[in-house]
Amino acid sequence: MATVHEIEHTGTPALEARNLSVSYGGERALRGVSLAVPAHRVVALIGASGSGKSTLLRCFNRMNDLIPSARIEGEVLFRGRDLYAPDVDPVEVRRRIGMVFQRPNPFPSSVYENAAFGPRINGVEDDLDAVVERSLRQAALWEEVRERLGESAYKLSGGQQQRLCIARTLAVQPEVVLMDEPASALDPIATQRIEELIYELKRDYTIVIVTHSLQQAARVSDYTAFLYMGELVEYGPTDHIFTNPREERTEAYVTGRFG
Ligand SMILES: Nc1ncnc2c1ncn2[C@@H]1O[C@H](COP(=O)(O)OP(=O)(O)OP(=O)(O)O)[C@@H](O)[C@H]1O
Repeated sequence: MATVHEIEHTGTPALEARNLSVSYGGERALRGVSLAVPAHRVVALIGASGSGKSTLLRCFNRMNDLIPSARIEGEVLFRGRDLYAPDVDPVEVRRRIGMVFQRPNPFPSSVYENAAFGPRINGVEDDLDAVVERSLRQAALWEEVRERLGESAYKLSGGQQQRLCIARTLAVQPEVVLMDEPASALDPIATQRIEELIYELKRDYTIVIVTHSLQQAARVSDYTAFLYMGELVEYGPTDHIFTNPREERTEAYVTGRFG
């Protein structure tokens, strides 16, 4: 299995799981996963349904804290610091490590208020218009909504709503964006826009994306992790994983022989 040493060295990883295991009510969902996410890179998590991709993603911003039956062993480091240390505030963790979900879930308010929500609760009032514009621009949505900022977010298309959710996440200036199948509810054109956006965003952010689409993983990610029944089978540069995997199980999955 690839370790942190086989991933390019760009200083302290943005995120790192060390011997991470998770169980839900005694059922193991992740077993001893170790994986480092370099800063300003896109890491894709692939694997069959139930292999633990979302569980791993949720460990990266302590979303599993919200699931009462979840138990976590091992370590998760954010820029080298233990994310689960007693003095770490999970709310601050989720600001710095944002998350975008499978289905667009804008708030029932205007486009503007969706993008302004996070900054407002963080006490930003003065430059709010500029913050909203910046995050909508970063999410490649500004040109489409600049005349519609007061309209309900629900009037946007599904793809626009998902970019609005990305803008809402970016508005609080996170360092990492976690994406759980962010395009699976979208049509091919909206999907392509999200993929282009991911490519743009890695200049400023570190991204971890769960995807069922192997083509998507191959298109957007620098590194790919293949999980199988809660274990990390193989992790490495995406082109190696897809063209020259070391493990037979990886090869079987990426060539569609099982899945
Ligand atoms: N909230 C939960 N409570 C109990 N068990 C859970 C919970 N979430 C996940 N699991 C279990 O943990 C295992 C891993 O699930 P997880 O959702 O992480 O896999 P996944 O690879 O993301 O799957 P999918 O591709 O279907 O989303 C599965 O057996 C699942 O049933």
